[in-house]
Amino acid sequence: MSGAQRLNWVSRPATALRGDVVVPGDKSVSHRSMMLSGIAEGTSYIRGFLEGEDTRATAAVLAQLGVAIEAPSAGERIVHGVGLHGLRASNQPLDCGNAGTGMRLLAGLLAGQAFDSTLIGDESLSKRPMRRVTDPLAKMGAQIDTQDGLPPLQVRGGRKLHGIRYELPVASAQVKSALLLAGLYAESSTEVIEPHPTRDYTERMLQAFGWPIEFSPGYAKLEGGHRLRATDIVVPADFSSSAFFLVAASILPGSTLRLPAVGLNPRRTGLLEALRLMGADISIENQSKSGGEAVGDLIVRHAPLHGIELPEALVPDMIDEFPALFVAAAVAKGRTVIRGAAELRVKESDRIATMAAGLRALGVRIEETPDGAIIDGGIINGGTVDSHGDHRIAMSFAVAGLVARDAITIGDCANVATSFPGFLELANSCGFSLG
Ligand SMILES: O=C(O)C1=C[C@@H](OP(=O)(O)O)[C@@H](O)[C@H](O)C1
Ligand SMILES: C=C(OP(=O)(O)O)C(=O)O
Repeated sequence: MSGAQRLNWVSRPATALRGDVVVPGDKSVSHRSMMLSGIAEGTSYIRGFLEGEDTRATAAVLAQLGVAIEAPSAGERIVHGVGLHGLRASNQPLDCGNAGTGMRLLAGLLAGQAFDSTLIGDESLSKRPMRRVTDPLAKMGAQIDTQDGLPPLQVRGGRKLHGIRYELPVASAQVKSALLLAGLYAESSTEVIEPHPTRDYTERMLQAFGWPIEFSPGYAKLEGGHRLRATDIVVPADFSSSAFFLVAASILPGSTLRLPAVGLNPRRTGLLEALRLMGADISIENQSKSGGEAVGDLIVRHAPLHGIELPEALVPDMIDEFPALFVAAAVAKGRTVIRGAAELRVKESDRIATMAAGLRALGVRIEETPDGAIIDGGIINGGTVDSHGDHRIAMSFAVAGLVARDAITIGDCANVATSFPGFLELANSCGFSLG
């Protein structure tokens, strides 16, 4: 975010959190719903679409490429798909805003088009590595020019793509999804093997749109030459947005919160397990399936937390929840050790460095390591921290403020609107003192 838009928050100590907290729609599912319905044949109805800046940017890109999208009410979209080959060139760059997911998935989708496109992003996205998608897409026959591996991406159209078998060097749903989307346009089959299973929304949604796909945890395979048929999509509440409330109620004495109908895809719920290992009291009620996805109400009650050695196998299943986990660890009794999470260094900010700097400024003992951190829990003081324009860092320090000795001032919070519009109001409605 530019200086002109700098927005600071102050989070003050609170007494207890109570009530129902309805968090907005899942970001990953919302991005994919827009892309797939845009290139499907017929009209798709999306409910629960995240009205965040990231997902709206993706919708705007599809509109720029010729997809008619109606927005009858908040969270509702009617998408008139143009078919696999119906997108048309835009003479303007396509702005993905802050969204790594938007840019990387669109790179795959646009590699298969007959026309050229330019993908751009904001200051933070412009620093994020893109070779992880452009290298394997080049192996499929795509041509995407970068600035030394960074955005903008110049995607050259009119290339004949062919399928590849690709073993991902790092677990990444974004890379996997980019290859699968390019694979829709490729001759022969595209096969992706992951070092650890990641979220499988692209695979599930392709199947819902009628595209034949074989997939199991850590594996996906499809071939080109089929059609996507419009369908209706219900987007569940975002587990990653729920995470802030799970940690908040766990650490603040007297708290009980209910988070209704949260998406519980097992590739997203690593934090649940991590918090439970730390002693958290979180239960699930009203489990059901919605649009093929597991959903349930999360009930979280305050419980004393203790430090843990985080099992490395949980890392990909909670990759966006680390800023919140760092706060839980800072309050927990004893030491928490996090390893195998080097990916945190290439998110909207370097999340290991940003959290370590912030927690240190609040008097927490934390040691950074190349792929994680060692955190000794105890008291959090008041003070001033910088979110570096990273939404998840800003919300995590808002949670820390609940239990700090004094107010925490958090710099640069406007980016919260990328993933969680209305966070401040929702937080205050259940007992935060945030302004
Ligand atoms: O596919 C997705 O929707 C996402 C995948 C993850 O990124 P990586 O694929 O880079 O791990 C995650 O951090 C991001 O918030 C959303
Ligand atoms: C990493 C994130 O998103 P993206 O990669 O889409 O910017 C996130 O939301 O935490």
